[in-house]
Amino acid sequence: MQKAGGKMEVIQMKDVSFHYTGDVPILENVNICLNSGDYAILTGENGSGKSTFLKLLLGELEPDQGTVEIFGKKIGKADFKELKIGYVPQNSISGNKDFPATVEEVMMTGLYRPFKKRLSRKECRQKITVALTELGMESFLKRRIGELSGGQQQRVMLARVLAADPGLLILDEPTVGVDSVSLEALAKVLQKKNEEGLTILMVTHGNTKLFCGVNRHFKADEGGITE
Ligand SMILES: Nc1ncnc2c1ncn2[C@@H]1O[C@H](COP(=O)(O)OP(=O)(O)OP(=O)(O)O)[C@@H](O)[C@H]1O
Repeated sequence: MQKAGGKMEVIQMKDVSFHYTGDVPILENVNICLNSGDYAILTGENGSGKSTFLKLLLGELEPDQGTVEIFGKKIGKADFKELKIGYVPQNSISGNKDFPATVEEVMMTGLYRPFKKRLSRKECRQKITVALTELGMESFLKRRIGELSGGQQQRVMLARVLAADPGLLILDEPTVGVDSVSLEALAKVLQKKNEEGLTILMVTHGNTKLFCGVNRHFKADEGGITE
């Protein structure tokens, strides 16, 4: 939905409640609206419901009550690429040193469907090079992803979704296993992308002061998510 000032609602969560088993609600009556161009972070203690919130957002869990919409649409997993949602899960590769793919191959999988028109190999290579260079990972193109450090893998996984030019970027704990130099590089890339118009939602335990340009800060606590 278009708002005043050319802003659009990107994420709309209305009166969402959720519990796993038993009577204890994890989230109760959560109301959140993120607009285009927002750069939001979500912080909170372990077990406060941050991952559950993301799973509800991404359609992996169904709320007990309430509605979740992204770009005005209730989403299922299949809609991710159509809606240009870039999602970087937590530690998606780590623990599997033998994962049988190079950085280049992992990057290619990110470009598989997001564009209606199929990209040529040359266009794919260009997008991959630009995204890896932005994250300082261009020299790792031919390396096996499983042989990279946790922080390097995180940077590749971020480059992978950025190469597909998303309209919404969702990151789950991108700071885990990332050293302070890489963290600064990561923070700079996110700020630049946000300034170029990308809407970002990031769950983080990291030093939030590093992330310049953040305009929304949500906190998960005792069943609620407050701003
Ligand atoms: N599949 C599940 N079944 C039952 N309870 C669960 C399940 N997943 C999470 N929980 C519980 O829900 C609560 C919220 O968990 P969640 O993973 O959303 O927290 P979090 O804020 O992401 O934590 P962390 O910072 O440790 O990643 C916790 O009490 C957890 O034990």
